[in-house]
Amino acid sequence: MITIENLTKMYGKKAATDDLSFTVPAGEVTGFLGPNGSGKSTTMRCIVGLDRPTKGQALIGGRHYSELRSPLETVGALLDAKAFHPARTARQHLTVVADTHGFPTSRIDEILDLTGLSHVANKRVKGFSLGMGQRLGIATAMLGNPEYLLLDEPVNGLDPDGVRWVRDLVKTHAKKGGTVLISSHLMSEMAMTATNLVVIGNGRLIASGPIKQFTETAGHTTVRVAGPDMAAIGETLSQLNPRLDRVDGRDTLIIDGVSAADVGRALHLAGLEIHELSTTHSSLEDVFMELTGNAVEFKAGGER
Ligand SMILES: Nc1ncnc2c1ncn2[C@@H]1O[C@H](COP(=O)(O)OP(=O)(O)OP(=O)(O)O)[C@@H](O)[C@H]1O
Repeated sequence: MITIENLTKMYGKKAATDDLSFTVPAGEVTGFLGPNGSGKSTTMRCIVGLDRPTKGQALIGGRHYSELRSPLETVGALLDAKAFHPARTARQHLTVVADTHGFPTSRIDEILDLTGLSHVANKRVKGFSLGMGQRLGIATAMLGNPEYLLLDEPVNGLDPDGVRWVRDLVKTHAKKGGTVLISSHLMSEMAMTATNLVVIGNGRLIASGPIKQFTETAGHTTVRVAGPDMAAIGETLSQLNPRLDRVDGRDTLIIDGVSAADVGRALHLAGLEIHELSTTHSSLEDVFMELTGNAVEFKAGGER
């Protein structure tokens, strides 16, 4: 488990994170979400000791990064996908890291293969595309076979095949008991990858918990109902919920804040025939916008 405790990081007078506390459980992929500049990278840098918290702490399995005996065998981080020596090949880059940390040479071929980089292993990094750079960053993070993975925008620049590959990779890692913290601006991707979420804004915690809690609660669910006698259906359902108000065309009703079970029961008791009864959950993007609406640092038109 990663534990963030009252983490505050000041850059001059600006608080990049502000008394931030949350946990990242083992065996899950935790999506780390927040608008631009909300403090995600700063938090990740504090976890791996690249930034020193002004107050509070970040612990990995109960220990500070600096206390880990073999850090790269415990935590793998992708924080800046371009942080490679441009004149080195992918293999040379991984060899330098493996040699400095005492990892066996055999692990280099293994990881090149795992990250789909075998065919460009001897190519200089300066000729790499953004996606290849991301793959090399992930390869570096995974070289020590760590239990904890911190990936900042890992799918940035990847093609659809690469995006799916990252998704499978982190899910497999979590399934084996690993701990994954992953940030992304692609909400649809996050919805398919993460099982747990941490949402921050302006350096503060907005919400955290299982992803289902965000999208499948009553407030984020709508029920759609249709039948031959819409007037009678509308009449019956208006008694059930005064918030019944949205009509999609003349043939369908969309109802907020009640379950499909309640709607079905009420219509059954009223003896009404129905042709459609379905539940739609809000998209993660809708929920994200709703949660972070007031915490957006940069808005179009210079609005703050
Ligand atoms: N080294 C630094 N010096 C000064 N300010 C910084 C530094 N690093 C980050 N900040 C500021 O701290 C705040 C949080 O930045 P951070 O990069 O952690 O956010 P983020 O959530 O990762 O953003 P993004 O989604 O755009 O990558 C921002 O206002 C940023 O400008």
